[in-house]
Amino acid sequence: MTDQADQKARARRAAFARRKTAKSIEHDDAACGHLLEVLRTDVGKPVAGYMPIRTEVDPRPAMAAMARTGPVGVPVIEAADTPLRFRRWTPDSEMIDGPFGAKVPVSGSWITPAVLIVPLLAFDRSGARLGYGGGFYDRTLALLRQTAPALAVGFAFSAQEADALPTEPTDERLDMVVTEAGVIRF
Ligand SMILES: Nc1nc2c(c(=O)[nH]1)N(C=O)[C@@H](CNc1ccc(C(=O)N[C@@H](CCC(=O)O)C(=O)O)cc1)CN2
Ligand SMILES: Nc1ncnc2c1ncn2[C@@H]1O[C@H](COP(=O)(O)OP(=O)(O)OP(=O)(O)O)[C@@H](O)[C@H]1O
Repeated sequence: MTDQADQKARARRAAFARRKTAKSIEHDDAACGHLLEVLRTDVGKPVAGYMPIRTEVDPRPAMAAMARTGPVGVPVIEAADTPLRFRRWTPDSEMIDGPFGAKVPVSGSWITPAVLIVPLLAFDRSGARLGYGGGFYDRTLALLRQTAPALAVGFAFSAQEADALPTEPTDERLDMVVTEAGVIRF
């Protein structure tokens, strides 16, 4: 393993533990409230949410609210080492288990998001993000940003903030992070 990868693995382990401690319904609710304040600016634009796994903060209440006024999608993995695609989602969508345990819609059209609610393990004050290590969001944001601006909104508990994270040239930066404590813009 390279030093960089080793540092990332270490930072991941620490972040998993902090996220588990921070997980609560109260924090989920407060974070969704702040998320909706941020998304109000982009009402009607296609938004990518996600189906929470493990101890991730749950964005579904905010996604359900957004789905009343515009298209909302969730990530679908088509293959390793490829960008994610986003399939249209509403609270009534029929879902099946996708790879890594996240639910995906059984059917539906594909959307190209202008705003992405991005799950993460850790973030820092420069907008760097650490995920599970698949590189999916990096590849996806890089592709989307080739043709149009894509607003990356990290969604997390405040305890997931880390000191300067190790980064690689392929890491795509977050534009902001929303937590139960409020909004951090970079
Ligand atoms: N809710 C949610 N959906 C998502 C993502 C996500 O981070 N959260 N993704 C974001 O990319 C994609 C799924 N990618 C994933 C990639 C790897 C693992 C994972 O758990 N990998 C290892 C653990 C890695 C580690 O411990 O360091 C495993 O299988 O145990 C999970 C999701 C698309 N959907
Ligand atoms: N745009 C890209 N093109 C090619 N490879 C990439 C790209 N972005 C990331 N990768 C590769 O993916 C690997 C994993 O990236 P990284 O550790 O940043 O994942 P992550 O952001 O934690 O995961 P995820 O986005 O799936 O939650 C990197 O080592 C990198 O080589």
